[in-house]
Amino acid sequence: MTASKDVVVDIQKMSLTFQTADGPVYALSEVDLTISRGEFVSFIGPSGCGKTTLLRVIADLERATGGDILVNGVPAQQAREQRAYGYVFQAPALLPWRTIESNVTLPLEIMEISREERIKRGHDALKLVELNGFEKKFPWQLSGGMQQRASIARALSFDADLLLMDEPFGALDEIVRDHLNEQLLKLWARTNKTVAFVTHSIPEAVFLSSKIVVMSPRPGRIIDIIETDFARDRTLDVRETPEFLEVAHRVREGLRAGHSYDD
Ligand SMILES: Nc1ncnc2c1ncn2[C@@H]1O[C@H](COP(=O)(O)OP(=O)(O)OP(=O)(O)O)[C@@H](O)[C@H]1O
Repeated sequence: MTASKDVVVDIQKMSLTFQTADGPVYALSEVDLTISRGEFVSFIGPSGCGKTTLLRVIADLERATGGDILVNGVPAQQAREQRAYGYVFQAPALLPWRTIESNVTLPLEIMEISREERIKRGHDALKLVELNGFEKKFPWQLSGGMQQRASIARALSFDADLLLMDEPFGALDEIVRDHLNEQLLKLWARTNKTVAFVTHSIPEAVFLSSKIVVMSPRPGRIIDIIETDFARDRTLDVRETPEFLEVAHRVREGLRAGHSYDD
């Protein structure tokens, strides 16, 4: 494998089979993928095609049963130990007894960073998601969208270059989701982070991504990789353009080709 400094994630011939009481589950098969520095990569595909599993393998929360994976040029385990990524889950997973500020700075506390530095970094992270002023609130005092922004701030607090996001806006209504998509895009353009993002939504994938990875189930595999070329400072209006509709069409075709209606 080549360890270029511009390649953040390098996956070659990666497979993962879960052994279960009902027999093996072939979650991922022969996945080849590279993610370069500064890319925004979305993973889209039907339920069960292995999107979450793929993200978890990158995060070293799950071990591949075959193939190779490097993150920042080192094995995924080493990258995890070096805190190479921030991870955002489907649900905000904030601790209800902690204020927003102390939820966001929890990873820094675990890293034994001084209180003064924690407050500064927490403040910076909350500013990035436009939640400054809400430091002393508790999670229940915030809307679902704001809670998810706080969980993004937590993932940003220790300034990892790589952000892994597992369907972070799936549970939110469409208007809030649109707004957060725009905010996330601005944040990406401003910070130049590398993002790997799982979604079920075609418009969300096309709007956010510089690269869209279309997956199909049984076993989970990549069936198309689409590079897009929209301006970094695009707004939601881009969704009305022929270029956008063309990419969305290609994603839809890929999903249709890989989908079995017998399941
Ligand atoms: N720990 C596990 N043990 C056994 N099977 C698992 C485990 N985790 C996931 N699977 C199976 O692996 C396959 C891929 O699951 P995964 O959650 O990655 O899919 P997904 O594309 O993220 O689905 P969704 O969109 O519904 O979240 C599924 O068939 C799932 O049931």
